[in-house]
Amino acid sequence: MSNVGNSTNILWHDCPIQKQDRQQLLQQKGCVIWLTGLSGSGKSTIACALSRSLHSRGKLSYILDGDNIRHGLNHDLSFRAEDRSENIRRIGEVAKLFADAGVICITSLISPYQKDRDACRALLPKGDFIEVFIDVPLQVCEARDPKGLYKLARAGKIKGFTGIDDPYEPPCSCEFRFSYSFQKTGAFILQIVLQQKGSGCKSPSDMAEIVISYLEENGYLRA
Ligand SMILES: Nc1ncnc2c1ncn2[C@@H]1O[C@H](COP(=O)(O)OS(=O)(=O)O)[C@@H](OP(=O)(O)O)[C@H]1O
Ligand SMILES: Nc1ncnc2c1ncn2[C@@H]1O[C@H](COP(=O)(O)OP(=O)(O)O)[C@@H](O)[C@H]1O
Repeated sequence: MSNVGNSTNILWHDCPIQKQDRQQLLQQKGCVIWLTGLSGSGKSTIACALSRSLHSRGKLSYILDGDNIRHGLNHDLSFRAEDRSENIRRIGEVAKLFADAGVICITSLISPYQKDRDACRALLPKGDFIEVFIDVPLQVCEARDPKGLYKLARAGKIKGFTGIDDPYEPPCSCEFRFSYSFQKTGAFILQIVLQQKGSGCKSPSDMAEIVISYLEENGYLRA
């Protein structure tokens, strides 16, 4: 018997069917692909491209999208710092369960704080947390503004908007960083900065394929 958090006298119950059995069934390894970046950076778009491409290869994935989870499990949370941390903590725990189920779990959250992302990484076995930083400058995200939220934030109608009057801490070390660079012409071009390899890429599906190659090379797409 042990005490965990506010729960007392609880005992872990094991099942003879384990993660390895589920992975065998699915012919893949459970892991978490953690997408982080500003609102409008392209997290949801890349998450969908990833999921679509994995699906076409017969691999099971599931997306935990910040906006969507805030419609249900996390509907009680605001955008105050403590609530953002709790949002990340809960989604990190859910992602861990998906990975334990053998699923490739893709999270799409701003997740602005380094310590919260690190805490989620620490929940998983080494290598199973793949952090992907969608490093798109604020000006680009703001110009896209697909939901009109930056406009509202600039007008003071939304307080504490990430990048405007709330912080975003870029990852210190992540598996992938997809970044924009500023050309002499003034146009933004998408550049990829990888720990593994460097190459130019332009579209969300290009970025998805690079992450999928990493999964393949690291044995996540077989049991
Ligand atoms: N104050 C504030 N700051 C940032 N974002 C805001 C805010 N209010 C609402 N939204 C919308 O909520 C989406 C971000 O939710 P997340 O759960 O990913 O945020 S966080 O990780 O807890 O910081 C985010 O969605 P994305 O654009 O998909 O990132 C916004 O649409
Ligand atoms: N690589 C890209 N190049 C150009 N536009 C993009 C790219 N990725 C996403 N977008 C566009 O940017 C907007 C924000 O993308 P979205 O995936 O919703 O971002 P986030 O989930 O980070 O808020 C959308 O209109 C989307 O079509």
